[in-house]
Amino acid sequence: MPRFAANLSMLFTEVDFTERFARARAAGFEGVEYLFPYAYPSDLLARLLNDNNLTQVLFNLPPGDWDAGERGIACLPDRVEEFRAGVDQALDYARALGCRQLNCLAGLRPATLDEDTAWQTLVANVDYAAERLAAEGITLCLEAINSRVDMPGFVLDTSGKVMSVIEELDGSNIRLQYDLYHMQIMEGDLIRSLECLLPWIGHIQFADNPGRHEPGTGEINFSNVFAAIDGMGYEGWVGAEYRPSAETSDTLGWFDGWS
Ligand SMILES: O=C(O)C(=O)[C@@H](O)CO
Ligand SMILES: [Mg+2]
Repeated sequence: MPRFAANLSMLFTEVDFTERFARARAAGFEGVEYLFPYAYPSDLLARLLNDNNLTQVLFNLPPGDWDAGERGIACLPDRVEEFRAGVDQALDYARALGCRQLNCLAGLRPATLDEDTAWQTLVANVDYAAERLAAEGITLCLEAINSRVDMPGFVLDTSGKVMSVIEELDGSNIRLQYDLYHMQIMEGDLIRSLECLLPWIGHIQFADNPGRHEPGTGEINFSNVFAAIDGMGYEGWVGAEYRPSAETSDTLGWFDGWS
């Protein structure tokens, strides 16, 4: 049965961030993920996980200046030092939170940066991060994010591009983060793709499309997709990363039967 995690950057935003852990547990989740832990002391987050008997499933490496629109710095040649410092910071949090997977955001390619340099920088940074994480038994995820609607210019916008990085590096702890929402926009054919890519998938996330709301608000047949994920023996977590169209507790109908 898929193990579902609540994404606390998107779910339960009716309450303060630190209160969302208890809400997630009360709703039946056993794991949580969120964008970034860095605004909070790691001991506070560790206590919230422990008090609510929750697993920290995933968070992202530092992304650069998120509020200014940056979406990762891994492809930027003039930010390599900052990227490496971010790996240190993320590892400190991962140790404190017992988190076994970190996601590396590739970043947006500026018009002034040529594709080849962006790609070589990305591959070198991923190689560095994967090696650092491997020493601690942690997996590095690379998420493919749609460049049609949400992140124009995002360097890794297809599962094929993520697979190219994985193949180029041959890193045993590098995995694809397969977000059903982004992949529905860019590629479709979700169940067949999941089956083909399964050995390389480290983490799955979902939202319906269009709108990025809860299952049932768009075009994806989630009963079938979740049943397929269950049937193919996927052993990782599945993160509910959607914008609730109503009070979060009123959007959890999809969870019935899986919790
Ligand atoms: O936007 C998404 O999709 C995400 O998963 C963010 O957490 C960025 O990785
Ligand atoms: Mg995602």
